[in-house]
Amino acid sequence: MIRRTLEEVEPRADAATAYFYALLFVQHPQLRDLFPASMDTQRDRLFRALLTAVRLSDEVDALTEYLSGLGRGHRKYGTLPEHYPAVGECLLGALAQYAPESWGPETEDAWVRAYTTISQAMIDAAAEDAQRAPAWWNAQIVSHELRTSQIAVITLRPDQPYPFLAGQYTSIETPWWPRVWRHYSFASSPRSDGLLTLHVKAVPTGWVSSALVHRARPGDVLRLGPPAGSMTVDHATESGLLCVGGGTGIAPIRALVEDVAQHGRARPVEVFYGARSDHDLYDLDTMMRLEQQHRWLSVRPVVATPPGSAFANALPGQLPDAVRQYGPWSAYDGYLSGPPGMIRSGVDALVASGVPADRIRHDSLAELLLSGERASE
Ligand SMILES: NC(=O)C1=CN([C@@H]2O[C@H](COP(=O)(O)OP(=O)(O)OC[C@H]3O[C@@H](n4cnc5c(N)ncnc54)[C@H](O)[C@@H]3O)[C@@H](O)[C@H]2O)C=CC1
Repeated sequence: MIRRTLEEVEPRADAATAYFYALLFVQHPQLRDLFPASMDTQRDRLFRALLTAVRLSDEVDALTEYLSGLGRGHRKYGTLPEHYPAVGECLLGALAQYAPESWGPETEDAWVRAYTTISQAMIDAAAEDAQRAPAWWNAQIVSHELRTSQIAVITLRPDQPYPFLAGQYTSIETPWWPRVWRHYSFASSPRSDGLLTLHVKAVPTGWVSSALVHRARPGDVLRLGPPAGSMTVDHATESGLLCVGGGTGIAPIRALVEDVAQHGRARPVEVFYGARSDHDLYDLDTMMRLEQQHRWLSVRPVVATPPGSAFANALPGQLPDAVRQYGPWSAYDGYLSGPPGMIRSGVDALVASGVPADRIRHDSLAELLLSGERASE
């Protein structure tokens, strides 16, 4: 019944979510302050979250993990348990309006039960998380380095220890765009001085990324949400790591390389680092330095734009083709980070080169599409 309702709503999901938020803000105006001034991305997030929960409904562990992450992630918005019934009531109101064919007393009952279960899982996870972690961290910018006219490497000092794993990402709110949160991957593994580094590319429509690149300065304070993401190194296996990083997607790959180095057990790590032009290979020097330090590491730049690259060893073309050319990769685990199109064709290239699909890790495509500000929207 739940699936049938969502299928009916899907073609008009934009209108249904707009209607939902209108109901919510008219009936509970005090909740408006929890949301950003512009609701565009927000609208999309709600429907995608519902679809994800429904898609995972037969996999209890994955569903619980997803909802727990969502509940923990909502703490930074100031969400409280008493907000959930108001949201549920307006959600049901919007579904009834936009799924008239499938709506009826039984469907309504199914939605009440599903929503109660979903919200309870989120409330429980948030309460548990509140025992050990703040709702958000304040982090001061301690250095801001422009690597190209559009890419900045930003180092932050959080006000409290920030536990995370190499390969994970965080969410960031800037003082210039209140309540607009965007995701950025950490560009280094956890450090003994507690500092955190991000690579940010400004894109024309990306408010947060543009502010971070062009406006932010040392001394400014950002807010960080909790760490998230499962693109982390599996230290239980001996397999090599095949890492594919496109553009600023190289950031978490660098963190993975540092993680392998710190873990002390040499495993082959093969990095393909792709960019549109030489100029965009803004972190190549660091990657090459790491390659010189570690005999188990190999770094291959891949440059899309002809004519030939100034780097003698750069491969021409797109990342997935370069990776395929050097296969087979059946003894490797795959790690992909970059634009959504690269991840999609990268997964195909890795599978075709012998990497089992269940040994390929990347961030959720839905999340990457929603928080496309990590570089391009
Ligand atoms: N954890 C992650 O997955 C992270 C992802 N990102 C994402 O990475 C992207 C970086 O953007 P830019 O620096 O502008 O990269 P870009 O658009 O310049 O792409 C870099 C390289 O990726 C490959 N590529 C791009 N699109 C492709 C496609 N459709 N098919 C095959 N290969 C393709 C090409 O080799 C290209 O040179 C953003 O979308 C950002 O959100 C950034 C940081 C972390």
